[in-house]
Amino acid sequence: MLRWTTAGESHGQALVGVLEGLPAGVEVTSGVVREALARRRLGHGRGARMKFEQDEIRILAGVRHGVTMGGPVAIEIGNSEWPKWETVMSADPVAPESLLVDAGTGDEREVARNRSLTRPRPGHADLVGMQKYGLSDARPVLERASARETATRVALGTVAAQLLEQVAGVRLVSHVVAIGPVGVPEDAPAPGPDDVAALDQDPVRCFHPETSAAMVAEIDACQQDGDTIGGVVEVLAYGVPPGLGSYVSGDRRLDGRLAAAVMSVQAVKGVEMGDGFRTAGRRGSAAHDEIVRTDGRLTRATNRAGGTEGGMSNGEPVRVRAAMKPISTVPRALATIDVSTGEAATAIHQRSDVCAVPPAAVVAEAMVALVLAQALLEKVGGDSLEECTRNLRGYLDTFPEEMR
Ligand SMILES: Cc1cc2nc3c(=O)[nH]c(=O)nc-3n(C[C@H](O)[C@H](O)[C@H](O)COP(=O)(O)O)c2cc1C
Ligand SMILES: C=C(O[C@@H]1CC(C(=O)O)=C[C@@H](OP(=O)(O)O)[C@H]1O)C(=O)O
Repeated sequence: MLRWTTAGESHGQALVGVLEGLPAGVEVTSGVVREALARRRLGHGRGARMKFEQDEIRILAGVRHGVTMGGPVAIEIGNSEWPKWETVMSADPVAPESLLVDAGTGDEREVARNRSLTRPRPGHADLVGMQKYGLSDARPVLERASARETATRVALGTVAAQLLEQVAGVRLVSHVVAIGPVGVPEDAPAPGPDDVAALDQDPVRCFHPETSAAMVAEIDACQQDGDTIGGVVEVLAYGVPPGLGSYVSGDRRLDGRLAAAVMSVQAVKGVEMGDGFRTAGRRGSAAHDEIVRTDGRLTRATNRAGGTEGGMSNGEPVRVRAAMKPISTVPRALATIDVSTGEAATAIHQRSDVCAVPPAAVVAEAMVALVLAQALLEKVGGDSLEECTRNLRGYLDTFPEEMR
């Protein structure tokens, strides 16, 4: 089974991701991973950190001369800002005086970094994290709850996407369909796999130029008001073969697995497959995708279901949407309690993103890639890429002529 895990703190020395269960023979280079990470850093509305920090990537294990060897793949993303955090985030004990709020460096930012964080932000993990882990300082909570961790998800998702494309010709694309109240029109065309470069050029990863301009204006207005904003992203996977996932048990359903993976992205509060919630308002005759034969091939007249039926991929593009809430570090700080005194206070605010919806699209795409790769390997898995490709061909060849 394809499995993945990540480790690392937002301001720690490095993040690490491990992907286990890949066959040998998948082509992967650090260049491809670097490109995907650069895509995650894009987007109008991101905070100062994205401008000065770099993702320093190294493939540590599992790949030789650009090809997987069958063992776990480990990827490290170094923190270019580590020298500033070396004391605050040191793994080994440090001299107590080096952690004094003003350690004598005369640097204001140094003071802020060292201070205990006791004014938890509503909407972030701070308060419950302190309660749960028995902490009087929110630093350890926010370090791991932070979406900095999503860089590792994107790195691992890129490897999964390489497998999907090389075994089955699957190609993924992600875009933004709403920022706050500004949404693309219902009938706007969806981007295809060849539109990724155009999406990378757009300031909010939107495929509809007029809407994109309105989204940028909405983010600017929000920033001027000292506020933050969320939105909706969509991931499309083209070329997914039918039959990934299964209806036989709830935990094998592809739609459920996709939803859980995408919902696990920080700040995602809703996930829908295909037309999702809109389908609930339609009659059956206008809700389903009629089965037709076009150019001699069995296909669907529409794709309202978003590429799954009965918890299995049905051969149509997989389409998943995710709703992201507004960033909880609101500059116009929200009411909280200072847990060191019990007194009313305003929540921590140093710097943050105003809008992180465009990078969230890229992260959601990575999660979809990981789940689809896992389901593909369940169906046609083998120890080499060639074996997987052969298994996929063998499976598709079993379809009787009438069902192709
Ligand atoms: C790409 C991305 C960037 C984010 N940037 C910030 C940020 O700058 N400030 C912030 O407070 N939350 C940010 N978040 C959201 C928090 O990580 C998230 O709200 C927090 O971990 C609590 O989890 P929950 O919202 O799922 O309950 C970001 C999320 C994503 C996906
Ligand atoms: C670092 C990233 O996102 C961070 C996610 C994040 C949060 O609370 O989730 C808070 C911000 O970090 P900081 O509080 O240090 O400014 C974002 O910059 C990243 O995406 O690479």
